[in-house]
Amino acid sequence: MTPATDAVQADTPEAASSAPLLEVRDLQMYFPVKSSGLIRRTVGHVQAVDGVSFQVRAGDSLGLVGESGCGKSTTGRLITRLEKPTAGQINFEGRDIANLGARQLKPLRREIQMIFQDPYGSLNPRHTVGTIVGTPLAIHDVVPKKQILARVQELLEIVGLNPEHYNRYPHEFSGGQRQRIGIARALTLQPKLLVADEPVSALDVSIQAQVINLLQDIQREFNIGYLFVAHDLAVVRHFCPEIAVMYLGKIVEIGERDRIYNHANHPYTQALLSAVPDVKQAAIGGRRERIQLTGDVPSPINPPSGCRFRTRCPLAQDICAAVEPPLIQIGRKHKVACHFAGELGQHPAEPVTAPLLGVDRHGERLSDASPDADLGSGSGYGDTWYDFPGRRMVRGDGA
Ligand SMILES: Nc1ncnc2c1ncn2[C@@H]1O[C@H](COP(=O)(O)OP(=O)(O)OP(=O)(O)O)[C@@H](O)[C@H]1O
Repeated sequence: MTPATDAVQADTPEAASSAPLLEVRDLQMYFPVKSSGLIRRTVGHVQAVDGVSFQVRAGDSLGLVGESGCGKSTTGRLITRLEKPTAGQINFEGRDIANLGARQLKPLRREIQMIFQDPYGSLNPRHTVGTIVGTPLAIHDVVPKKQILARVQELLEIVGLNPEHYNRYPHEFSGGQRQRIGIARALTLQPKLLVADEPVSALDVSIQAQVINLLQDIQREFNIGYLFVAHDLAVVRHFCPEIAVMYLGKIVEIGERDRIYNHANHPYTQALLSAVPDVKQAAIGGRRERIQLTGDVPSPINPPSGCRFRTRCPLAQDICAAVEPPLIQIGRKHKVACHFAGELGQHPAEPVTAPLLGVDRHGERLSDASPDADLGSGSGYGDTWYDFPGRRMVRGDGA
């Protein structure tokens, strides 16, 4: 296998587009695990988020998907700075907010808001809707006290609730309406970025579409950037032009919606997709074959060596235990972290990453090899990438 080096410029308007609203680089969150007993020593770490990088542009949406426990919510909580990361950068409008203290964070709380999964649990049942939505306005001194009610009513109207219901309590609303209250509260301070953590999974399917449409309308009207956390690929499909798939604390595949849904290269993404009902295929009487993943998700306290997915991967070989696959750009807006990256049914027999990493097919370092230093593992997309025509690793202009 000969790695070619002819780099090709993407030459698209996007390549030269503006700076991202949010840029996350090598984000890491290790929660300490303490021993029991009197002296509680740290005996290990839950590697909840481990080296995650991505970008969100103003008015754009990135969907973050993966099974329960893969670190999606923790990523959202780090970005909203409800938690402080162990390492990494969270650049919001060009400024790293990863290590800011409470006082420095206060003005930022206006700009980055979160919508939670459980619309009831996240609203104080003893407070009226007026208080719930209006309190941030008072705390941040956004409008004079006398105007708070009018602003609350305006917000209730924006989210499709009756403005006259400001005096009611959360339990007097349905699940969908309560989520609208949560959205109104998140909008109160006119944020630039909304982290929506499974915002519709607790709702009836019939209501889900309404809330998604509302989030979309609001995005268009206020040009808000979204990080949309969901555990399955069906929900984010209609909402997010870009999707990142996480497994055990790492992004294993990220790319434009079409690349992820129609040209997924990672076996984990392919397995998740096989569980998503496919309308087109159903229309022609076919069904996507379901890929069953064997075994459980391993513990993030002691994740597998090399590729974290290898213990459940149907493609795994020696190299997967020996070397961690880097997140490599394989298309204009598409990256994947797999030694055997390829579309479903077309995975190569030899590890496509080996020549780039300077290792043999078992992952043993080759003394005379010159590994490629630039594997495009930054937060965005480069204007060159790797293509695999005929399973050869070349840098090229494949779509
Ligand atoms: N405060 C904490 N202390 C210790 N471990 C934690 C803490 N918060 C999360 N974790 C662990 O970090 C890992 C990632 O959790 P996280 O909630 O981010 O995953 P998730 O993908 O959002 O899952 P879910 O969809 O179930 O919320 C899990 O193993 C979880 O148990």
